[in-house]
Amino acid sequence: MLEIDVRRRQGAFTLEMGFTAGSGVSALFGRSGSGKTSLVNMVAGLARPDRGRIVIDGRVLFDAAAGVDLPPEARRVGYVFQEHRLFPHLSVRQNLCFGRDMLPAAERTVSFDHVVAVLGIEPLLARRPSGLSGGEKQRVAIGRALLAAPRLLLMDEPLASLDGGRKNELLPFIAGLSRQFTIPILYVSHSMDEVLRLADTLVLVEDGRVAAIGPVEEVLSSPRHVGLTGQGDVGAVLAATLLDSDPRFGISRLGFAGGVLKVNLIDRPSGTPVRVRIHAHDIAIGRNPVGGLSVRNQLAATVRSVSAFDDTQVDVMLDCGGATLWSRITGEAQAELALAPGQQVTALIKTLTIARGDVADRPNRSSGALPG
Ligand SMILES: Nc1ncnc2c1ncn2[C@@H]1O[C@H](COP(=O)(O)OP(=O)(O)OP(=O)(O)O)[C@@H](O)[C@H]1O
Repeated sequence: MLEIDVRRRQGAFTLEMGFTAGSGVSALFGRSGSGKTSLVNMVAGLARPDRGRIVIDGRVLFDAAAGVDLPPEARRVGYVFQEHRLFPHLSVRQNLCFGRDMLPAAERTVSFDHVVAVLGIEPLLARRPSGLSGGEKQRVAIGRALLAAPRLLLMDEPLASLDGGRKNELLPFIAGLSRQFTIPILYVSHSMDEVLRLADTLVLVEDGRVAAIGPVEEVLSSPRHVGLTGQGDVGAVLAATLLDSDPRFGISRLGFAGGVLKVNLIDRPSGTPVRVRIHAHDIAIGRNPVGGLSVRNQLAATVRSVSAFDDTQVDVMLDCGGATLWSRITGEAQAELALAPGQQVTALIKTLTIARGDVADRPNRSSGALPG
């Protein structure tokens, strides 16, 4: 477990953050300049907090009051940067072994063959970094960090320099790392798509502070965080499981707390845990179920709250079997429906509005982060 409680002033910017991150992937998400890289640099030992403590699994890396400040190489923290930072004059094999060779033999606990197999880099071992693709270089950089047997892996936008195809190639590798090597990961990202696909816990960073922390579904479904996530509209993120698919109609059925949701076909096996994002402007509300309609999803729900988004639009929070949904309707619709908390309604969602990019594999781990 990573315990952070730090303060640092750099120029006009003050960072003050306290939180605890457990197993799995904790995503640090926030606007440019909000302090994400500064924080991971402090954990890595590359920047010094003015005060506070950083502790991993009970081992104190930094404690200003006690005068503890371990150098980076003694922290047992792996760091994967945006750029791979491989040594150009060394082969892939030599690069992989670089950090590992510095460890006492007893601490070389991560198997070379296992890392090479998981990352699929066996065919690259004899080559030099200059001949590798961007995605291959990043896989080698991740392998090098893992082989140094870190207690925590820091990843600062490791996919930022890659194009869409390479990102998709690497995401599944990263998604599996935390589980396969039982290492907690602190992952800095600008991309909500990455957060949905990788993170167990979301740490929203705003102006040097932790604005929210919790399971991804919870944090993203809260209207208070919409501006911070930069999504532009309210939306819910549901935890669901793929029930089955019907290729004839291009439809998959997802089971979630509120029932069954039909979405665009997902090319995954039945039983796959997924996350699905549903935008508020894609949900209509009926007072009653409606017959003779092309809309495939009609979900029984209870109105929890009704709040003005602006002068003309209204956000309605719905409870659907314990899952939260958001619907944005016009002020005119609200004037007619007069929705109020406690009211039973039907949420209508077109299957086609839930695009492939809105459904991501759900990391199948328990969330391990607690507010600090
Ligand atoms: N060495 C420094 N001296 C003074 N100010 C700094 C220094 N390093 C960073 N800053 C400032 O601290 C703030 C946080 O920077 P940081 O790089 O941590 O943000 P970030 O969230 O990682 O941004 P991005 O997503 O763009 O990488 C910014 O305002 C930045 O200008």
